[in-house]
Amino acid sequence: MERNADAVISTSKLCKSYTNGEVPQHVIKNMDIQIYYKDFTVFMGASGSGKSTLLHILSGMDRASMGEVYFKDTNFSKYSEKQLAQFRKKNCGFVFQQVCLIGSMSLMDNVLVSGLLVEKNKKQVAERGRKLFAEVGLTEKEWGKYPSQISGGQMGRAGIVRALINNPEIVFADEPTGALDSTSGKAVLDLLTGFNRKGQTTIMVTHDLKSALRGNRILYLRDGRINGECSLGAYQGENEPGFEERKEKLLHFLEEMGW
Ligand SMILES: Nc1ncnc2c1ncn2[C@@H]1O[C@H](COP(=O)(O)OP(=O)(O)OP(=O)(O)O)[C@@H](O)[C@H]1O
Repeated sequence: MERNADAVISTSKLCKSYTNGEVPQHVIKNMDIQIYYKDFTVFMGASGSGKSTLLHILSGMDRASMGEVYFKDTNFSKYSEKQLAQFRKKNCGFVFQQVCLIGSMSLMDNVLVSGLLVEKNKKQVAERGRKLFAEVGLTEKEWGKYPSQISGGQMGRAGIVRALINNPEIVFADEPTGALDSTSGKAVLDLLTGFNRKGQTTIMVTHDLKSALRGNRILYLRDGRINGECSLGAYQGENEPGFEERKEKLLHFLEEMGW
């Protein structure tokens, strides 16, 4: 396959089917897509259109049924489970709707567990963890607490630290604000936007317009195919000039897509 040098991930004739009983369900159909370095790519689409399935395949959490998935020049679609796990640990950070921290460990220890999967030097991982906690606005007093002692918003922030601890090439976020109130959701989006501005390639699945507005490239899925694409440019903030036009453009695109 001819690879686009600007693409950090690319797929060729990607297919994913599930067999529920006798009948196979084709969830991703012959998809060729590129995800570009430093982009904030957003997948939107109706429920069941294949967004999460696609995210899982691009991040090596799930396997394609057919076709190829490349990370830079490496085709990882044929990796063994062990190789895939290694690939994920090293290159992918995950932000989920439910953060799912280990209840018997402090926030910092939760982050260390992820960090030490890749980097053996505990001092270095802890140092990076402290820096990231500071960047997401959690103090030492807060990151010393157990998950049951913190708010949902703080949990969301800790989830971002955990996603970034291994300095991943790509952050994958699946409905990251889905379990949060609007203030905490905005804080998580601000963090994702901030890290993306500093060069963090980000891919997010969302149903939410406010979240989607953070992306610079919106891909709309329908029935396992990319039905359309909208380019928005970099997000500047909702009080900045151009925000209303950005919103109008996205709404118009989504209307065309039948959202
Ligand atoms: N592990 C699985 N086994 C069988 N079918 C599955 C599995 N995972 C997903 N599906 C089916 O694949 C289709 C696409 O699911 P997927 O979760 O990717 O959609 P989605 O666009 O992310 O939906 P939503 O917005 O509701 O989360 C759905 O019909 C779903 O039921």
